[in-house]
Amino acid sequence: MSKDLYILGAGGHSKVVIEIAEDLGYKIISILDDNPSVENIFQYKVVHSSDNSTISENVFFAVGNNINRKKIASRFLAPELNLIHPSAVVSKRTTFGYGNAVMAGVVINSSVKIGNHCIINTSACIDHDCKIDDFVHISPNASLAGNVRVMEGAHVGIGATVKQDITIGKWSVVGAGAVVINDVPNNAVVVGNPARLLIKKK
Ligand SMILES: CC(=O)SCCNC(=O)CCNC(=O)[C@H](O)C(C)(C)COP(=O)(O)OP(=O)(O)OC[C@H]1O[C@@H](n2cnc3c(N)ncnc32)[C@H](O)[C@@H]1OP(=O)(O)O
Repeated sequence: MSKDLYILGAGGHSKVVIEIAEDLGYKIISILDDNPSVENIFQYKVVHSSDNSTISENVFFAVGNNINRKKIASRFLAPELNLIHPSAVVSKRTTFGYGNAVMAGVVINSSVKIGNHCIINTSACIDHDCKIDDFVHISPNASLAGNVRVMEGAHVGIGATVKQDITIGKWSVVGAGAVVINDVPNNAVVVGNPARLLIKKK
């Protein structure tokens, strides 16, 4: 029996999330987004209302930006639901909170802990004992070695590599293709190989 689901967010990330939900047998009722310029995604109508009263609690936050995803999570109730693509290889000893999207081809090895509302994007690789806090985005083809900590709201860019035992600070960004061999402080942007500080936000 299919289960009803609303998708909150009508951008590119939402398209990928919708397809995972379809593959998992969910029945998508509608897409919710305040942006009036998007009327449909695929065959689904976009409802331009942020009124929580019209939707059930079966809503998944498909918003790519970590800060915006956190803002939305403070306004809507979310079910204890994770959307994990059937092709992802996830260790039986991985633990998840809720609201996480795990895309095609992801590998998550033993004893990883993943919080809430994270995006583990296409073909990312998260090795043993990593800890991924809430609202994190691990981009496509990024690789985390063992025992990496990624703190709240951080974004690991596409194709980045993070050495074992490293901590990526809160709301920091690891640039596309970076190779991180030292801890990254909170609110920083690092780029390059080896990764160097580009910006330190206050
Ligand atoms: C399915 C999906 O699409 S998921 C999304 C995947 N996307 C990503 O992973 C993107 C990650 N973002 C990046 O890599 C960005 O370039 C950032 C966040 C690191 C920097 O962005 P901005 O702050 O806008 O920096 P900006 O583009 O102005 O560049 C500033 C400088 O850093 C350099 N730079 C920017 N990004 C990188 C990078 N990834 N690697 C090396 N150098 C970089 C630029 O060349 C520039 O150098 P210069 O001052 O010598 O000219």
